Amino acid sequence: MNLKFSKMHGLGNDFVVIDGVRQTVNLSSAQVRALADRHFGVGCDQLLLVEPASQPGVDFRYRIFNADGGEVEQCGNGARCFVRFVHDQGLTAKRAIRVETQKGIIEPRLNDDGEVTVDMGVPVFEPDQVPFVSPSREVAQSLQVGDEEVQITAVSMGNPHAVQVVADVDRAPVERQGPIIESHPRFPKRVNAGFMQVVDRHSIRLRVYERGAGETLACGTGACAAVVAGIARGLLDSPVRVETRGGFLSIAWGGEGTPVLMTGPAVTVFSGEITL
Ligand SMILES: N[C@H](CCC[C@H](N)C(=O)O)C(=O)O
Repeated sequence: MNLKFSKMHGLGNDFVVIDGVRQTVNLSSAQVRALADRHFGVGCDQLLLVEPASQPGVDFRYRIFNADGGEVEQCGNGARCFVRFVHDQGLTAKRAIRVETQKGIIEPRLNDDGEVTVDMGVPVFEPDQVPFVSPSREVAQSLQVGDEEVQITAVSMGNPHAVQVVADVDRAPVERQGPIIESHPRFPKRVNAGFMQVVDRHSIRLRVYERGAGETLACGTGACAAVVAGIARGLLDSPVRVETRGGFLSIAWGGEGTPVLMTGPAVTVFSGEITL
């Protein structure tokens, strides 16, 4: 199978983006892993597949696969690249589109300044919906991580996140705690582990050990999850500037029951063709 693709990134969180509208694409988990491999394949944190919409009132379907081959519910940095891809590839003339994901509909929009704003939907704290095994609905809960006990906020942006507050992200135990939290038994679908440093009420620094990909230079849904966790814990006020290792995102949230708006860049690095 010959596959045309674009290599893109959102703040260094990088993607192989494939047009599944004008080419027939059926990838196994093993083929996704091979494409994502940074030595034997193209290399990426996630693979994004563009498909025709499967329901009225929506422009496209958006499927997301982590580098480990697993299909997941949502990808924020990918959503910004998605709308730039379908626009630049001539798959739509719209600058604002409605996109169906595994867990709901998101609305990315190309702004005149070249950045992209995405309505990422309404965050969910209900433990059963994250999913997170928890007897309590407290916004901050204890989690045993190896021989350490940490306070986390569990929240879904369509995909699951466990966010903790640290004094200094540069010294956060991302490599040590990340893999343990990612596969913690209290997260039945595994989880993305966020480490957030509160700089002031309108800015944070963030690192994320991503489910199925390891630490990435930026995580869009992770930035959304960290901001809503910080606001819910009374530490932040909207809007919040999020500094990631790959650059800056702006996140706005009006509070419970309202959607999260994320704004940031989306870059095409090159296009290519691969034979699988
Ligand atoms: N690793 C995530 C998917 C990619 C999310 C991230 N790259 C983003 O920008 O939101 C998960 O398993 O839920």
